[in-house]
Amino acid sequence: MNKSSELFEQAKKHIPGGVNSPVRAFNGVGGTPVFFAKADGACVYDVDGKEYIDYVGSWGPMILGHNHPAIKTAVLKAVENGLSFGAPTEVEVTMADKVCEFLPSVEKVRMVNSGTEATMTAIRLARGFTGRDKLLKFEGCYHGHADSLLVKAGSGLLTMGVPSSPGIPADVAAHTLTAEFNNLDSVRALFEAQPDDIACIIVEPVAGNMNCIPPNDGFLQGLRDLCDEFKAVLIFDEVMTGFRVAKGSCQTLYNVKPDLTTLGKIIGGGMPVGAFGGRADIMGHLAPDGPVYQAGTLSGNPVAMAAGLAALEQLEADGFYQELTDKTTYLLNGIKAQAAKYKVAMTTSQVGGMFGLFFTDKEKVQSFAEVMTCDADKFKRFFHLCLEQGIYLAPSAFEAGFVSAAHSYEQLDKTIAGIGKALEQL
Ligand SMILES: Cc1ncc(COP(=O)(O)O)c(C=O)c1O
Ligand SMILES: N[C@H](C=O)CCC(=O)O
Repeated sequence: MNKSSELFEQAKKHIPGGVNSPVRAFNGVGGTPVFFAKADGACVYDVDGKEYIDYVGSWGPMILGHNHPAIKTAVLKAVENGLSFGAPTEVEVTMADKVCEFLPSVEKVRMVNSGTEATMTAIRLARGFTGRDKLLKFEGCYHGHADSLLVKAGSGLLTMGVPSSPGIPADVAAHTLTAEFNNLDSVRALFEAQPDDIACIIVEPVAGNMNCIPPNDGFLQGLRDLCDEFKAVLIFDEVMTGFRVAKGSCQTLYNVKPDLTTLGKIIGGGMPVGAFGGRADIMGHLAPDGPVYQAGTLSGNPVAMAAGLAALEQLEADGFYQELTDKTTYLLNGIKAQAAKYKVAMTTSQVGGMFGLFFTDKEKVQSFAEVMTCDADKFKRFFHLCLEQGIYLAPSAFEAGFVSAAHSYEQLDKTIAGIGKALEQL
């Protein structure tokens, strides 16, 4: 037994499933989870001292790599002044200005502590603003674990094979309508069946919780048009894609303006942060300006804000996103060449520094139904072979992968070679 397995046994005694978030338990790939002791740059190190090149990046936040000096310095400086005040601070104001500068659709923004809080509140706000109850989401998209969003959801729910969670009252779930990602007809049909009832559409503009599926041409604009036609609020859940695919996120990359945007991950620089923002008239309905209530003891925490702000400042460097995109393309081209060499049916997807790997002979995977036709068993074997090669991928076939600015071409070459060995043994 290595130290990770020992710790997992010990963890199961007092932590449900031995983990504090389900996908970490490795149920999606079998075996026992790796426990990490430290991380630096593009690498994570387990408690037994093994080094892995990391493509999880703490599920997205680590776009600069682990332990980035600018973030570390900002956090240490903030800690000197106290951990939390529960009162307004200057750094929150700077953060709000920065978010509005990066995201042209965001006129006002409220900081929270997680992506879940951000999406949960954005939906409450959309309901309060429109006076309607129903929300429309897409099968296989994940927006955190608020009750009304755990319906046909992706990520850990797909990994566990329970796309809708027990514990949610049927009359709550009844307000959640689900459509097919990349299928505008399925959205129109729901609007036409109940034209005055749908408060909002919430969508991952690039779906990253059923592997990685970019939107087809016109899909996001089509959602914008349908929301305008039926007077519903369009929410882009950019918790994963926010500052990941471009400085201006999906909304600038695809040139579609949502009414509200939810953020998380990168905006906290590795600390627990989320945010939601958008049109000033909608945000004006939020307490204390308006009646829609939301609050948080640690919201806008000064240490978390300092970390997030330091991260966002790094993203302003000239050529940052081009370089990240180029590295990701290089990695995927290398992987595809290895798959061809070893005659493994595999396809990839990419948007900026975000990517997907699919075991399928399809050229492109565009929908939840197509994701479900991919070979999940092959992924499980592949995952463990990669782990042996010192490559840490997400322990599930339903998660996107992430490249960071800290990944060197030497590390990418090492990854390509390691993946080649894994594919050869598959
Ligand atoms: C697109 C998306 N929305 C919302 C969430 C929820 O964020 P959190 O895990 O910070 O609650 C996640 C990730 O978990 C996500 O990927
Ligand atoms: N897919 C999830 C977030 O993006 C993974 C994080 C988790 O569930 O622990």
